[in-house]
Amino acid sequence: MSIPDKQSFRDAMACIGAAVNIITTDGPAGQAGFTASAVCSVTDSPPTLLVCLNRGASVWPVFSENGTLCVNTLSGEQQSLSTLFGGKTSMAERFAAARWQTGETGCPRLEEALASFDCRISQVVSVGTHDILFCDIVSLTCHPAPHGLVWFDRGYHALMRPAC
Ligand SMILES: NC(=O)C1=CN([C@@H]2O[C@H](COP(=O)(O)OP(=O)(O)OC[C@H]3O[C@@H](n4cnc5c(N)ncnc54)[C@H](O)[C@@H]3O)[C@@H](O)[C@H]2O)C=CC1
Ligand SMILES: Cc1cc2nc3c(=O)[nH]c(=O)nc-3n(C[C@H](O)[C@H](O)[C@H](O)COP(=O)(O)O)c2cc1C
Repeated sequence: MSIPDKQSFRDAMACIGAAVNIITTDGPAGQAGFTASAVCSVTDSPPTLLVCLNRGASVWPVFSENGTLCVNTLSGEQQSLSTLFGGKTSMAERFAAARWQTGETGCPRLEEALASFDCRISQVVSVGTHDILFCDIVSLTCHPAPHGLVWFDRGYHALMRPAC
């Protein structure tokens, strides 16, 4: 049996809806941020997330040296940030488009994100083109925005919170 090709894999992955996150960092190597859907909860004891980052991305050396990051999960109202942080724009332009606070680790925390997880990178595992960044959560915040945001079938979809 042959291994599925890259395009078939991507086509299958496009069928899986995922939250959209802006991953930020700041520190000795400077400030950077990128859009990521490859974010997953690992364990709640200790609270840990993973983020998959392509080693070919322009931001990779910055995250690698800083060793800290903040996962900011976008609300439906923040969709335009995803395109901006998805590449081909300067860091100054990306960060100028929103309001930020500084987390405990020094990473930018996006105001009014659905959730923000301020983290220290505890372990890095390289698989193929990507680094899996295991992240210890130092602090978190949540915001009751009315809509969530999902990347599904190569497009954005806003999700309404159920009425309480
Ligand atoms: N994990 C990643 O690195 C992801 C990268 N992207 C990038 O964003 C752009 C737009 O993506 P789509 O419109 O969804 O179309 P697409 O056809 O490039 O990707 C479809 C799906 O395949 C997966 N995927 C794409 N590139 C991947 C990669 N290099 N490694 C592992 N999984 C990957 C993702 O789940 C993505 O939603 C592309 O350049 C894509 O490479 C998007 C989602 C995840
Ligand atoms: C919806 C969406 C999800 C993405 N998810 C990831 C991801 O999980 N991991 C990743 O390395 N890149 C992901 N990317 C691509 C990065 O955002 C992009 O490569 C990054 O901004 C760096 O671009 P640059 O090298 O032009 O600066 C995603 C892009 C989009 C639009």
